[in-house]
Amino acid sequence: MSSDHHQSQYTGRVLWLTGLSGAGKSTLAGALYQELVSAGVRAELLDGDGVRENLSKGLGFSKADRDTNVRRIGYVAGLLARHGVTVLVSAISPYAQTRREVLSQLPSAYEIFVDAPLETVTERDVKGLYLKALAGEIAHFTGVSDPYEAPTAPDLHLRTDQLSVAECLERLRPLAGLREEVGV
Ligand SMILES: Nc1ncnc2c1ncn2[C@@H]1O[C@H](COP(=O)(O)OS(=O)(=O)O)[C@@H](OP(=O)(O)O)[C@H]1O
Ligand SMILES: Nc1ncnc2c1ncn2[C@@H]1O[C@H](COP(=O)(O)OP(=O)(O)O)[C@@H](O)[C@H]1O
Repeated sequence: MSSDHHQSQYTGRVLWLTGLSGAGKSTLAGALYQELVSAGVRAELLDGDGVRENLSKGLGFSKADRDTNVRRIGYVAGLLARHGVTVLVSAISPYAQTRREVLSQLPSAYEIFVDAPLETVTERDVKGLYLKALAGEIAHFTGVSDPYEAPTAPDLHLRTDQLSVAECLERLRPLAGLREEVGV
């Protein structure tokens, strides 16, 4: 969101990865987190699954619950960023208006669209959930029976069906404040 690349040394960046289940958010955020830690950068990873087990335990997948989840993540990301931590968020965060609202309140946030077509994520079916969702066994499953509002002007658009993990990381590094050759 922010175009300010010369931010205060005290304010951490927030890289917000949004996209369908199985698009590659956790894979990319996890790998980038490792690179940041190796480079000595103070970083935190707010991953959909971990957040839902702890910060958002008990929330479901209605629009209201997803929005609450996304707002909570944004709140924690803001607290961390205020203390100079680079924050990687990995959450479907399907609603454009809520993403906009949350990201606009963060001092230096980047919206990253982790994008693969439904066909690809269904083939990957990392957790076996698409099979169940397509069989009608999971109600309100994002992309199948629940909306995903794709970013219209993301700071970075990664087609994970066309790019390798390594190619995606190359594009992510500058946004995370890492030199492009780190980790290559
Ligand atoms: N109905 C429904 N729709 C989408 N996803 C579902 C659903 N039920 C469970 N799951 C699992 O929950 C993970 C998504 O949680 P998030 O917190 O990222 O979602 S959201 O941002 O609040 O919309 C998501 O994990 P990821 O695959 O990591 O995205 C799924 O494993
Ligand atoms: N360019 C890529 N970026 C990220 N993941 C990729 C890419 N290409 C293939 N994959 C694979 O896609 C899957 C993505 O799963 P995951 O990271 O759990 O998605 P999400 O967190 O969005 O639900 C992994 O099995 C990963 O190895």
